[in-house]
Amino acid sequence: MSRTAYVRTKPHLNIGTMGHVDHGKTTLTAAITKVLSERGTGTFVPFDRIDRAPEEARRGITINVAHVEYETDTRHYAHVDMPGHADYVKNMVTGAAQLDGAILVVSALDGIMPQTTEHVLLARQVGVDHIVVALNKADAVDDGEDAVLADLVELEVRELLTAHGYGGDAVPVVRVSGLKALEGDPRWTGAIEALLDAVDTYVPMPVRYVDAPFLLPVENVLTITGRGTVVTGAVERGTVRVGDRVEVLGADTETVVTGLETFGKPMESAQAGDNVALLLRGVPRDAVRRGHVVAAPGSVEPRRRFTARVYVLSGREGGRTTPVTTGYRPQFYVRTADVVGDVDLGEVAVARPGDTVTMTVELGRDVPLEPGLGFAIREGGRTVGAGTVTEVL
Ligand SMILES: Nc1nc2c(ncn2[C@@H]2O[C@H](COP(=O)(O)OP(=O)(O)OP(=O)(O)O)[C@@H](O)[C@H]2O)c(=O)[nH]1
Ligand SMILES: [Mg+2]
Repeated sequence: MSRTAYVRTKPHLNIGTMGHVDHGKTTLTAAITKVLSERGTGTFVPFDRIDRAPEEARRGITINVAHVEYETDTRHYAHVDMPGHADYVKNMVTGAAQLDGAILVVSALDGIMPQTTEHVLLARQVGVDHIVVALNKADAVDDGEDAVLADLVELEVRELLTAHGYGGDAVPVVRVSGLKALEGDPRWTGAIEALLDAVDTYVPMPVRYVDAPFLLPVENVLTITGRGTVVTGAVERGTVRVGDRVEVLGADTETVVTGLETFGKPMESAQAGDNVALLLRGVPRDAVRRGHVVAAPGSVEPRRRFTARVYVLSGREGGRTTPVTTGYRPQFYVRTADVVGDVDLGEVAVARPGDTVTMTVELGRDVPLEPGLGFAIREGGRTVGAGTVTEVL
């Protein structure tokens, strides 16, 4: 049975929901798909279908099912719903690295919570330049004194965004109720429309480097019985076609792309920004892992030593309460990879929480590095720093 091919009729962007646990990200994601399915430009994805594990995907070489796709009048979006729980910040780092914009979900009932702040910080670090705020659960703070609460939360969120360089006064803050919109309440489905309009207009179409050599950080690896190994992720730059030779950095192997899909639809070529699944010829499933990079052969050279500017999070931001010194050995999250690294602070020797410092890092293994690349530093399940590569050594 042949499946309908992907037709590129509108510009494609990657967005996602982030924010504190239980503030309503998944409910809102389901509500967006419901509103757009009623408009005829998307397929409704119910709440309990959004968090499914990739292994459950049965049809085609489908991509990570934490992503949903939909269209507005002007754009095609891939939307990733990021978990709020602190343990999942790792997924947030990999998800967010590919976002052109983000919807920060804040419960109007609870206001800013620790992961609200952490996600804003990480988004800034991994290069998410535009945030739209969904002030969710607005149905629960609809009248009297409660309405004042929503105003206060809105002020607080704008301040937080300004503090992290997002120009909080200009950021659209839309009061929504994912829950009521899912129930079909017209007032709140209208609020979802307003949120989508804000995303359409406030998040600009990013520059796509489609002419650069192809590069895709591997987010997930799946096996399709009888067809082979599939890797999924967002194309960081360049273009790839069925039949192209590619190199899998990390697996140290070269192969040919024998199939390409986006959201279950076959495509002849994929380009920077597309969320895709690549079928790789003759690569054993256990040879490829999340964190590996698929690239045009010879286009990138993996390295392990670099200098970086790093911001060490303060205790108040969920970071360390004690200083970092030379010899410190945390985990570095670079693109989708998670690698241990040795920190050398040179003459400065000590970095206190809240400081911005220059450091030299030696990673435990080679990864493709380049100046300007952002990364996060984590230790014992929490984010303790965020940085940018300044020079590859
Ligand atoms: N009153 C009200 N409750 C809501 C709304 N949106 C979500 N909830 C409730 O809030 C709870 C959490 O919703 P989720 O959508 O699972 O929240 P989440 O942010 O995805 O949570 P994690 O993925 O665990 O971080 C559920 O009980 C929802 O029914 C809303 O707009 N109004
Ligand atoms: Mg959720």
